[in-house]
Amino acid sequence: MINKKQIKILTLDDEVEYTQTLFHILSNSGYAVKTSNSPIEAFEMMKNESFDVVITDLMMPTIDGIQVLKHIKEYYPKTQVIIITGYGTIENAVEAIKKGALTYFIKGHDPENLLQEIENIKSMKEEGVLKNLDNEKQFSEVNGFLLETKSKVFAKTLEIAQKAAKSNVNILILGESGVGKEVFARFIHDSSRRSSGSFVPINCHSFSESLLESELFGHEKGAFTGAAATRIGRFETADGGTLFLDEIGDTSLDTQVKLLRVLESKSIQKVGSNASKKLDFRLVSATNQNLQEEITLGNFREDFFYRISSIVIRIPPLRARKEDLESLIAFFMKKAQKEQMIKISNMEPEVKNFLLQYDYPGNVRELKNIIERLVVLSEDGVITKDTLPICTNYEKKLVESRGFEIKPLKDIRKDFEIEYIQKVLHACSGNLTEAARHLAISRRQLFNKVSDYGLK
Ligand SMILES: Nc1ncnc2c1ncn2[C@@H]1O[C@H](COP(=O)(O)OP(=O)(O)OP(=O)(O)O)[C@@H](O)[C@H]1O
Repeated sequence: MINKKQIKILTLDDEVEYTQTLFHILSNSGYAVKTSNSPIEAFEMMKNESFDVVITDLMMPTIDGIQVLKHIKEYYPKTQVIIITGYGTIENAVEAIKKGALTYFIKGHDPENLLQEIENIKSMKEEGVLKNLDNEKQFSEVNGFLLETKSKVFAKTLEIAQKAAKSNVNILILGESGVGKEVFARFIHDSSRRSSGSFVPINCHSFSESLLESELFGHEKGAFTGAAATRIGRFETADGGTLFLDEIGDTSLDTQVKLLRVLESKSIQKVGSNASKKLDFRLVSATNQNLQEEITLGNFREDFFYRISSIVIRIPPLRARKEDLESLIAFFMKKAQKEQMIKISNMEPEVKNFLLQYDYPGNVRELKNIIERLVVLSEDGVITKDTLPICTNYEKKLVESRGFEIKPLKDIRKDFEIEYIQKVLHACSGNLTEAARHLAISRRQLFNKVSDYGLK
């Protein structure tokens, strides 16, 4: 049974009072309601939050209700639209229904009718009548991330993560930068018994040693200059949930000792306090460093390493799961279009080839960034190959990732010829006659090539 609070409604009208009236009617009936007085603002809100219903006025100055409806049907097909109209514009409202609005409501009529429509949407959702629309979503997203895979190695990694999530042990996630270590940490939290608690991420690299400790442990008022008030640390915020320490390889040996003590005693003392507090959190850490090597170099404590790594999850780089590129490209394309409010109708084949061939040293993050830029640079809904160099330095990257440059055969022949003639000339101490004899061409022909190619 869905409760009314789970039905999220956005009301949009350029008349502030009318949105307020609707806000009171709907929120007093128990629904979760937000309001907006401009379509642009409403579009921004929809990017960050999904709504079950948008109730929009038909007549608005710059962007009218029909345009709002079109936008919603294109980018948020799951959202139902109810059109608000005055008597004079009922015909337009009927037109809106033909274009996909669920129904219309006439201003000034008994709000009970509107509430009944929303109640209908709630029941449709309960009965799964709207499920087909839900299924229009192409991807099985987990909290906005794409975790479906065709890659055996990635599927295995996900399986380990899921199993590890069910346990209560500390987990260490390894992998190159941008592979999705934080995405995995969140996935583990969401799949665990702790999912109703907080997921608290902290990047150890972003803080100096003393700031990191104060950030993690919190401090008492007056514990040090500037500590004007008592502050709760991240350990405490993560109580009952998951603490994610990113770039754990960047913590100092001193901090490692303090963290180890917390993990062993399962309690903390705020900076400036003698009282200790028992805590219950799971630690997920991540790094792109080779911690074994850091242990050998004396930069990482072995006892700490064993404490944080009861289970180690290694996320493969993107180049090791190229079978997922197609769906990741489509996923980020869809996301970028929604975020940039740009509709892409075509992508030139060269762009697609590049996206499928490139090796992505920056992993998923790099793929996501490239696609965002391609969408922004598109012209009239088309992503052309001209935009690739601007956004990726693409020829160079392609050559680097492939290990060689693809050129027309005649250019390759020429490159080879230049290199070879140079070698032969060198071997013959620059004597043209002798070199020509070895190359089985006339002295005249060799002379022409030397001057054409600018050889000495
Ligand atoms: N499976 C995925 N689905 C959608 N987006 C993803 C996925 N994996 C990674 N990303 C995106 O790629 C970017 C990098 O991911 P994340 O920060 O988790 O990587 P990381 O390995 O922790 O990187 P770093 O080592 O730099 O901290 C983020 O913007 C994230 O949203």
